[in-house]
Amino acid sequence: MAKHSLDKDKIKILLLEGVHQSAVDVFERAGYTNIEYHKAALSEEALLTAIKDAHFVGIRSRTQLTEAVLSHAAKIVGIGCFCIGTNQVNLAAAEKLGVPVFNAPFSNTRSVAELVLGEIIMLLRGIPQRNAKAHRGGWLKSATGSFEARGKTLGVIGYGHIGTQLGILAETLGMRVMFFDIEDKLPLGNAQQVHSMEQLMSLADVVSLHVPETPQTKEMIAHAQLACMRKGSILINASRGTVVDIDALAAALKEEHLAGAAIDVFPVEPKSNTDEFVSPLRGLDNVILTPHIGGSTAEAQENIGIEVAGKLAKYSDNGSTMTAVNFPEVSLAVHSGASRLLHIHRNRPGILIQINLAFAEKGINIAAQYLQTTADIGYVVMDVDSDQADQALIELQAIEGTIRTRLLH
Ligand SMILES: NC(=O)c1ccc[n+]([C@@H]2O[C@H](COP(=O)([O-])OP(=O)(O)OC[C@H]3O[C@@H](n4cnc5c(N)ncnc54)[C@H](O)[C@@H]3O)[C@@H](O)[C@H]2O)c1
Ligand SMILES: O=C(O)CC[C@@H](O)C(=O)O
Repeated sequence: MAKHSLDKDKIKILLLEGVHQSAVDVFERAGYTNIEYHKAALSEEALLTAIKDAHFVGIRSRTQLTEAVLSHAAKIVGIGCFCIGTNQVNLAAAEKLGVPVFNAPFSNTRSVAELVLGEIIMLLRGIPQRNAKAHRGGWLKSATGSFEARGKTLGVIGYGHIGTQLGILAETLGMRVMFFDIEDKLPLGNAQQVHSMEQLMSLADVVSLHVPETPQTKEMIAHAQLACMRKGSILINASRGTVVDIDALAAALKEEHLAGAAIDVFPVEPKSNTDEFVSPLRGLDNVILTPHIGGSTAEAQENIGIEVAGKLAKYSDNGSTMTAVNFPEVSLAVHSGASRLLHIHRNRPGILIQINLAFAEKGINIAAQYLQTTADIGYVVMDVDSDQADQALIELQAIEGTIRTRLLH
């Protein structure tokens, strides 16, 4: 009988940033009990220590898994981002190491869309400044600068999972929805695609940003773009802090070019709830500042925990990599009555032939074989007779270009 590569209770799962208990439950139900759980992000030094012997790491948006950090993770097998964004992980470095990265692309999208909808109504009514004044003992009973959402134009930049849901919700309030996206998108409801971002910004009463962090979206909203916005309009950013030039936004608000803003994400965010939040937007009463909680609802966090932990456990148990963001995607059946081997290699011609020749020479029977590649790496999964699994693993490890191999439970 073949030896397992590692007993489940030896597989260390490091969970950071208070991911939901549902994640722990999923791992435990799947037999993974060696879980190190932290309620907050770790300091860089503590992270390097904790990650050293971890096989799986689960993070949210605060933990930076840079190439340097990953180089300390000698045993790492898979990474779970318990959120949508994966920009906090060096995906290319993880891929080169043969480590798939998973996320939860949908679970918190409704939560973000609902928050933004609420902010649209609050900002159009000038509530943040009236609320702030009342807290200071003032009384601003006036209709000046207060508007209904009905009939106003919402401009959505990034018409993906969140942008589309927001558009539908806004239409139920009677708003007119326009969007800009680098891709041609099917407009939902009565939304209209506009092919210039600046044009969209000049037409909208409210502009809401829902793009990912990429080199192209870095400070895509700066002085010039803010100048295109209508006087008295509103900007909402619940995407990533790098998308907006925050000093330019502060200036546009102070000059009263914009009537208000709601900002959930910042170029620099505090590492923990006890660190000070520093921003040029502090003290501006017409700005709703929230601490990156667009997706932080009980429903979203529970679903994210189940989804991402489920993907990591599945990869560990049977090698499936469906929806991995940096890795060849393979959906695999359960391997009963056989042992499963995973082989991750640099993508070059002839690897599969080398494997099959090596196995043929040793008389190793392959019951099933799958291959999927990206430009840089290849992922081969093979089921073999269990009494030949140890030999098969030795053969795989000897293949030139091998990044890593695993023999599954
Ligand atoms: N504040 C929060 O708590 C929170 C929660 C969830 C997601 N987010 C952020 O929101 C982002 C969007 O989430 P989503 O689920 O809608 O993502 P998505 O991938 O479904 O949609 C993103 C859309 O942006 C478009 N896009 C990409 N680059 C663009 C560009 N340069 N200009 C215009 N459009 C561009 C894409 O084509 C796509 O349609 C995430 O990447 C994440 O960073 C924040
Ligand atoms: O939970 C988080 O830390 C990040 C949430 C959000 O920005 C996401 O990318 O899903």
